[in-house]
Amino acid sequence: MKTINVDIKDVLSTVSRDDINRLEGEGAEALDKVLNGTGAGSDFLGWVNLPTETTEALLDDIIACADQLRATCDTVVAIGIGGSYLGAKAVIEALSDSFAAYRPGVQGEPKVLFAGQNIGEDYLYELQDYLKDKRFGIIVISKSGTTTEPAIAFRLLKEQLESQLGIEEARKRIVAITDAQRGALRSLATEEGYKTFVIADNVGGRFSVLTPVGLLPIAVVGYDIRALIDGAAEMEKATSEANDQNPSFLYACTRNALYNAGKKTEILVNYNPKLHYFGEWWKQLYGESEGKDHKGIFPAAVDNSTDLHSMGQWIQDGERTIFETVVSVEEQKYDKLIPSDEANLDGLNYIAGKHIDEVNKMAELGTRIAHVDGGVPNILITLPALREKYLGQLIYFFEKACGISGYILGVNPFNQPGVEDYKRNMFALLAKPGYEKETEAIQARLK
Ligand SMILES: O=P(O)(O)OC[C@H]1O[C@](O)(CO)[C@@H](O)[C@@H]1O
Repeated sequence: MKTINVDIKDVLSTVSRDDINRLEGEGAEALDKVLNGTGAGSDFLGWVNLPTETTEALLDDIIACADQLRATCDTVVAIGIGGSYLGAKAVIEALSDSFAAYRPGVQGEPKVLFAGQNIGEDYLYELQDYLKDKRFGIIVISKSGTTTEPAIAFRLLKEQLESQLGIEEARKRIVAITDAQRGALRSLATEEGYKTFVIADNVGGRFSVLTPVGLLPIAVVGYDIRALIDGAAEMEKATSEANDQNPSFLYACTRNALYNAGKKTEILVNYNPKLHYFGEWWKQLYGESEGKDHKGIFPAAVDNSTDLHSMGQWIQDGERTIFETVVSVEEQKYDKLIPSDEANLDGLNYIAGKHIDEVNKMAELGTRIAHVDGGVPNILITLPALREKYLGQLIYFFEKACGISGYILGVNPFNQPGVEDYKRNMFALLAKPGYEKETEAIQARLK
């Protein structure tokens, strides 16, 4: 079975095997909390057995719904923010042609666009303008059903779809994914009679990519969600014991040893532009899970070799408080060789006949050596290829490691109390009903 691999040898000049091994006791307790629900936030462990417990019936239902949207729409807008957006975006980007957005739409292969992940007036204006002559559908995703950004986008696009198609037809092209009972989106979906999928209470947004939240948009583009779940199920099985053969356990113990050694920022590094959004998904997963009680590794991400020409200087030579986790993709989908040129005016003939990826891999290896020599420890994660199964493995690997790592750190990895503060201020500033006292207080501060 081909699988992802974690290699920690390039951290050992910063932390020793003993430093890592010393965390294995805490790591074993942390894994036990994740597996047996004995730690803080244990109401949110529904993701742990999700891959092996996902039913064929649910996958059939998601695929049937996706097929329905594929048959009736040339564009599907997935509305959501944070965990209700980033997982689907990450997987779709990883699997898609880099220029898919610029290719003409093909019947039965709708383009999936995203909205509700920002409050950009121009973004929404331009999206609506683009959709004017499109046969579009909507997947609206919000676990709480009350998040402002997706609610605004949905209000606009629902109105547009209804005016383009009529209310009855529009209802057939809207799918809502939300809580089983609670929230404004659940009430609205019931009232309008939309097709719905449920986000289980015990699965937090940032752990929800392997639920309909991620699976439906991914299936709409035509990717194999069964293979994604199969890969995750393989990793679920491979991460159940507290030893170094468990890649999540190894990664969680290693990154905590590095944190204890003063490495406060982790940079997720890719050498494949298709993994940009995987970095964004990972940042939410680790940032919301670990950044609390004034602790936690700061999760950052770079896309190399692009960012070697911008952030590379800082990483090589700046403050030595960082480490890197490199996600390296072994096999590429296509072959492309560097041509020979008789005049050789650009001096590139020394690499003529080589695969582009061979050059990329040397950039990767050269950078890893330089960064390790420069005092930046590296964890190396190898992914056999950008395919559904391996992405499923990678997703689950990071989720399991995140639960273990958060418990080793000593925080509740499954809440996010800090994100409420900006919302309270925003609601106060917008004079939302129910926030009268906060409105008064914040206005007084601004005088
Ligand atoms: O799915 P919802 O409830 O709209 O939440 C979206 C995102 O907002 C947050 O709750 C933060 O505000 C994230 O944890 C979550 O992924």
